Amino acid sequence: MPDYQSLFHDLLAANADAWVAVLQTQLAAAFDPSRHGDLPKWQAAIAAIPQFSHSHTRTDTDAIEIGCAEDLTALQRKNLEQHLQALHPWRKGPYQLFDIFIDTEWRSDWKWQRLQDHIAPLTHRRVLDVGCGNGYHCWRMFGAGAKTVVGIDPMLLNVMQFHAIKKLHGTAPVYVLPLGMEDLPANLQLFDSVFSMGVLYHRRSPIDHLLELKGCLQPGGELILETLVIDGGLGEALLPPDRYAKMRNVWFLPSCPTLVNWLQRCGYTNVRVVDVTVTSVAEQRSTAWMRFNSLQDYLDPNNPNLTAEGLPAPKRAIVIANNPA
Ligand SMILES: Nc1ncnc2c1ncn2[C@@H]1O[C@H](C[S@+](CC[C@H]([NH3+])C(=O)[O-])CC(=O)[O-])[C@@H](O)[C@H]1O
Repeated sequence: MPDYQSLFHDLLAANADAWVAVLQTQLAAAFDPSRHGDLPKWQAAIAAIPQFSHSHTRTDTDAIEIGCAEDLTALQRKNLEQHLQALHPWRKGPYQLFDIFIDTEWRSDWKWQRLQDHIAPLTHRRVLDVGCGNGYHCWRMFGAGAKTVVGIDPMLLNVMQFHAIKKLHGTAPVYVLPLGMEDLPANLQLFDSVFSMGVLYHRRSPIDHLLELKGCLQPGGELILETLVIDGGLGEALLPPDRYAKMRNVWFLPSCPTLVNWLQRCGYTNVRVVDVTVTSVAEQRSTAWMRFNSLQDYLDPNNPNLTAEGLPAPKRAIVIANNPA
């Protein structure tokens, strides 16, 4: 199990003792080898990655950078690439690790570019990233000055990818926990900024998700929410009859006015939509590091404005709001 001691210290210093007690049990259960058949394989791949000394790290660049080509011998590079490929599929990134470029399924840097000028400066903030994937945006939050970043994601492979990157990076107050939103204690009131990106539509009860996020925020804290939306007016939302873009677990896609209303009804203030962008096949695509199907295969081959099921193709909004002070 990865070492979370410095996170526990931070949480204890913030008087989150009750959470630390629960977390220790949750982590032991999540990293139990019987929980996932591939866990021993992933653990072996990470254990085989040496802690190379490196020339530099940068987490404020489009690709998270660790080291440069000259830091590794040809054999070290070849072995590292093999260990990282053992953690396939890589969905969120990109990462530039020495001269290995992990060209991930998503250009997650594009999402960051869309939001970075709209959020409260992260300097000295304690930040939560709900549904953080392998932690790409957590590193960007750290690069933007956050004092502590906690990501949570229930998919263990994502957490293992994060730990591979962290092993290469070295100590940093950036943590990814194998938890879902529903595993966090209610009303933590611990974080200055909370991000929920690409998660709302996976939740059966979107209002409960918005309330749970609010409970994680300190008074006056900021929510950054990114989710799939549809065109339409106040009150409109799409509940797909079955799959959406071949995904099974998609529930509500609101229009922007509906989403703003949901947030206001949950008690958020200063709710504003800062970006609406159609997801392109340049932003989400198959690569050498994600060899399965991707967005192009989920759209109507004759009409890219529709999903394979004939529903509106993915369009995403970023909304920022505050927990009242
Ligand atoms: N209940 C849950 N609680 C927490 N996380 C969850 C839950 N259910 C699913 N997830 C996780 O939420 C993430 C959604 S991806 C967004 C990644 C990143 N945020 C991004 O914005 O690029 C979707 C997308 O690609 O848009 C996945 O990693 C799930 O495991």
